[in-house]
Amino acid sequence: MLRAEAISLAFGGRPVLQDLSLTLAPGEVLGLCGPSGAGKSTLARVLSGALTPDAGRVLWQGAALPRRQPGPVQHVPQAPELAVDPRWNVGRILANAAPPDPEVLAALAIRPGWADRHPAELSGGELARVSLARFFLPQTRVLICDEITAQLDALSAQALWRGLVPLARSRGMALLVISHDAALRRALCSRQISLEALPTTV
Ligand SMILES: Nc1ncnc2c1ncn2[C@@H]1O[C@H](COP(=O)(O)OP(=O)(O)OP(=O)(O)O)[C@@H](O)[C@H]1O
Repeated sequence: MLRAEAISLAFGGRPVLQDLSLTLAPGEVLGLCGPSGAGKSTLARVLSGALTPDAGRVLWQGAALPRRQPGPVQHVPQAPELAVDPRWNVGRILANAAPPDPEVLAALAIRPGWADRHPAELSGGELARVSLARFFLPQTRVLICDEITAQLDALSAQALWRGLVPLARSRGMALLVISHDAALRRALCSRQISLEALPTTV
C-alpha cells in the first residue's frame, strides 16, 4: 500500500501541492487528472521519492519510502526520448538497470531484433514500450504512468496499454494513470482523483 499524507510543496514560494493525501492499494489502477500545471507530474515525483515535499510524508507499507533507488514506486515519464540515452542501442537500454525480463519483453511486444537499433531507429510506439520496459524492475510495486501514450496514435497507445495492464495485474502491481484523456481513464481505472490548479500569486 502506498499512502501520501498531507503533502504540500511549493516552487520558489509558489504552492503547487497543498495538503494532498491519497492511497493506492496493491493491484489498484487509479486515474489522476487535472488541468495543465496542476501538479500531477510533481506529485508523481514526490510519490516516487525523487522530490521531497515541504510538508507531509509518503509511506510505503506503513514506513517511510525507502531512499535507496530503484525503489518500489517507479515514475514513467511523459517523453520516452528524454528517458533513454540516444547513443545507446536498445539492448543496452533494456539491460541498464537489471537484466531484461523475458515476460515483460513479450507482453510489451519488444522484438529481439531491435537490440542493435538506437532510439531514433524505432517508431514512437516502439520506443515508448522500450522505455516502459525499463521500469519493470524486480523491486517495482507501483508504476506511475505519466501521460505515457499522449504522443502516440490510437493504435500504438492501445497496443501499449493492452500489454501493460494485464502484465501489471498479473504481478499485483498498482498503476497510477496520469492522463488528460477521460475515455482512457474510464476504460482503465477503478477510481479517479482530480488535482485542481492552485491560485497563483506572482
Ligand atoms: N523544478 C521546478 N521548478 C519550478 N517550478 C516547477 C518545477 N517543476 C514544475 N514546476 C511548476 O509546477 C507546476 C506544476 O507542474 P507539473 O509538471 O507538476 O504540472 P502537471 O499537472 O503535470 O502539468 P501537465 O498536465 O501540463 O503535464 C507548473 O506550474 C510548473 O511550471
